[in-house]
Amino acid sequence: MKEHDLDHSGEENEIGYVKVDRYDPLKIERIASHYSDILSDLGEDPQREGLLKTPERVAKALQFLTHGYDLKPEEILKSAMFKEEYSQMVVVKDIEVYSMCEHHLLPFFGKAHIAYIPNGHIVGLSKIPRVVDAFARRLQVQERLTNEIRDCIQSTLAPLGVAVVIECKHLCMSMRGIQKQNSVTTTSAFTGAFANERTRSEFLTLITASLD
Ligand SMILES: Nc1nc2c(ncn2[C@@H]2O[C@H](COP(=O)(O)OP(=O)(O)OP(=O)(O)O)[C@@H](O)[C@H]2O)c(=O)[nH]1
Ligand SMILES: [Zn+2]
Repeated sequence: MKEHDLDHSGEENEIGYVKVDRYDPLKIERIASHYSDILSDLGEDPQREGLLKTPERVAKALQFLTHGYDLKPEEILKSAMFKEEYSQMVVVKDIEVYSMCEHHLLPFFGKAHIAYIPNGHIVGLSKIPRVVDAFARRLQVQERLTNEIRDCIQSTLAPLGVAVVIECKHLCMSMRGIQKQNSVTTTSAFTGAFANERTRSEFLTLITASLD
């Protein structure tokens, strides 16, 4: 994330797809004050040296971890769509995902693999991970995250098909609760041409293939 994407000005940034209003000092102060109470409720002393700035740090961290609410994923894609007669599958794989489980406010993280088959337009490659981030940096469940990415690419780029596979570890399942350290959750969502078994299978082969 570049500095200008999260400035404090409240203005849209230079490419116009980020409307920032979350690094608002009043909000930081309010969230921080809640965290000061939470620290006390946890039996800690919010006045001890190591914790003095913790409520504010947590407030800022949370705002960063949810800054996707300020992003407009459709605009991100629209900002770099190009006419091109390329009609093979385009796959961007191993995109890091960091999101927050909406049930426990704990992280889930892993990788997203995305493909589309152009229908007259391609999109700037970096915009695909940007769309992933725009939806991931919110309170999420993995299934909704998967569908939102699929729907955004399908409705904005209008390709012949979109495929999204996401594989994540959920800290709410490893650090607490059922405490399964190695379980990975895989979700997928497809449109159009990916209903075809051969197309889907080409995608799955490409995302498991290694360049090494
Ligand atoms: N489907 C889905 N479930 C999720 C996701 N993230 C967390 N969960 C689950 O949300 C569920 C919430 O269930 P509850 O029984 O209300 O919460 P809980 O008592 O904390 O459940 P445990 O985690 O089983 O201790 C849990 O089963 C979590 O594993 C997600 O992305 N998708
Ligand atoms: Zn959870």
